[in-house]
Amino acid sequence: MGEVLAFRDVTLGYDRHPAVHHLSGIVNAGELIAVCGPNGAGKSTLLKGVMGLLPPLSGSIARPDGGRARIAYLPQAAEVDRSFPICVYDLVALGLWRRTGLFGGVSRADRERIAAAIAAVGLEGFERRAIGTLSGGQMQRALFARLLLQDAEIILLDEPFTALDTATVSDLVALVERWHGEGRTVLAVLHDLELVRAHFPRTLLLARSPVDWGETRAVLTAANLSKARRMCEAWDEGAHACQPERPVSERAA
Ligand SMILES: Nc1ncnc2c1ncn2[C@@H]1O[C@H](COP(=O)(O)OP(=O)(O)OP(=O)(O)O)[C@@H](O)[C@H]1O
Repeated sequence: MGEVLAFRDVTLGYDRHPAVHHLSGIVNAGELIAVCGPNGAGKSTLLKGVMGLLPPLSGSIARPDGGRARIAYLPQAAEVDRSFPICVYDLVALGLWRRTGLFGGVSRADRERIAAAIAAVGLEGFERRAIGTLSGGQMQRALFARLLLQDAEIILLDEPFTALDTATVSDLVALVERWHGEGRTVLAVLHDLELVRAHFPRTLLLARSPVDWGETRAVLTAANLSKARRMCEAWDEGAHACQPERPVSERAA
């Protein structure tokens, strides 16, 4: 299994202000990685950088395959526009657009794939429901069905289990484990550390800069978690890219 992502001293941010600072590391094909850290640690920013939605301020995010790998991205629920007038079936079918094209026809085999994806997330009977009428958990199931059809090599999930009940979390975690078993690479932003310890072999702990990255049980230690909290609390929001970070307490008056 080779590298699918290489972070080389990458800094990502907004208006020259870094949100993720000096991250280096390799993601190998088939890894299942949790991205953890306090609020504002830069986790969503990192996924946007991997997706190519946010160009690095410095450094690079390389895909050794030259960027040909298919990447799927599930943003945070709050970023998904549910007022869009589309039903569950059509939302899930969008997962096929790379193959069919936006206006391409859907074959009988495609219809079977769509039905299988809807069944796999337990949404049979909801096909014609407008997505605006779904509960949060049903909507997340529909989005996972779309991911199933995307057939991506790298899957990025931003807080995929937030505000979901235990049964929904356990069904969706099973899908993530299925992707892992199929050799896909999954990076998921997660706050539930017990869930991470139970299901994610590797973890990147971020606090604007990386705190630690490796085997989950070695990364999610009390010492690392308190270091991450301290680093986020001390972060200077006004810092500019590639300036050394300074704790707020040391800033000149
Ligand atoms: N579009 C934006 N424009 C300017 N600043 C932004 C933007 N998006 C995020 N930020 C800032 O970047 C920093 C990192 O935010 P990010 O959303 O990546 O953190 P996070 O770790 O995902 O947080 P959370 O756990 O709260 O979702 C924060 O200070 C945030 O205010």
